[in-house]
Amino acid sequence: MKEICRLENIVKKFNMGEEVTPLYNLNLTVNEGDFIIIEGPSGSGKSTLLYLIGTLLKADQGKYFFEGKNIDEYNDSGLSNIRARKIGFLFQESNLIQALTLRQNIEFVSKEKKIDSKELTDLLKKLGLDDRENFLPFQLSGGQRRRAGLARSIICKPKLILADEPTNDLDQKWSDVVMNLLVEKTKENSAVVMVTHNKDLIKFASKSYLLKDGSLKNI
Ligand SMILES: Nc1ncnc2c1ncn2[C@@H]1O[C@H](COP(=O)(O)OP(=O)(O)OP(=O)(O)O)[C@@H](O)[C@H]1O
Repeated sequence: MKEICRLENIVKKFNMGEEVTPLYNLNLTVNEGDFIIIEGPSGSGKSTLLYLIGTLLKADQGKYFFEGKNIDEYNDSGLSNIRARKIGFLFQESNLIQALTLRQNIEFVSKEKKIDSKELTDLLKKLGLDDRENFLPFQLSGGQRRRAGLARSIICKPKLILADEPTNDLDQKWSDVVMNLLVEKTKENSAVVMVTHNKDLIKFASKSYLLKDGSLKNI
């Protein structure tokens, strides 16, 4: 399977008075078709790792290759381009624009790529949002906002989907719908890297790791 991205011996430190090193000599390769789930306790560095893979943070040491090219070779606009065209972000805060309806939020984010209106309608139906598409974000429940965030992150068919606890706020039924939708994406040559502290979700993964002492251990 074709490689999408690769992290080699990544070290990431923060220094806010006291130094913390959430990632230390971390290695990870993500290939097309992978569904990678990374589990770890609170504060172990899971979100930091996703930010790094999403090129929103830079490592202090180590190398990061995206589609074979070292990301140090990209300037800021090159990195924004990768984020906009290749990566779907499904983070804790859905950050929907309050003045736009649910559907407009999704269309707005995808404005650079023409999205198929019927495909969006079908996706909203799958996610149980078809009767909410004209609602403003504040008129949606937490779980509906999270599902809207998912629709927005996958509608443009990103190569890589980064998901931070995508099933939070969801009951069992919607949690299964969301996980199965992510599995479906991996069958279309995309990959998913998801972080969670919910061990029950590991069954959906093709590869799973525990983030411990800064690096990934096979589960
Ligand atoms: N911008 C930052 N500045 C300083 N320290 C940070 C920053 N971001 C994260 N940290 C620290 O890095 C460590 C890892 O945080 P991170 O959010 O990656 O953990 P996590 O595993 O995602 O936790 P949770 O499951 O609670 O969301 C924590 O000790 C945190 O305080």
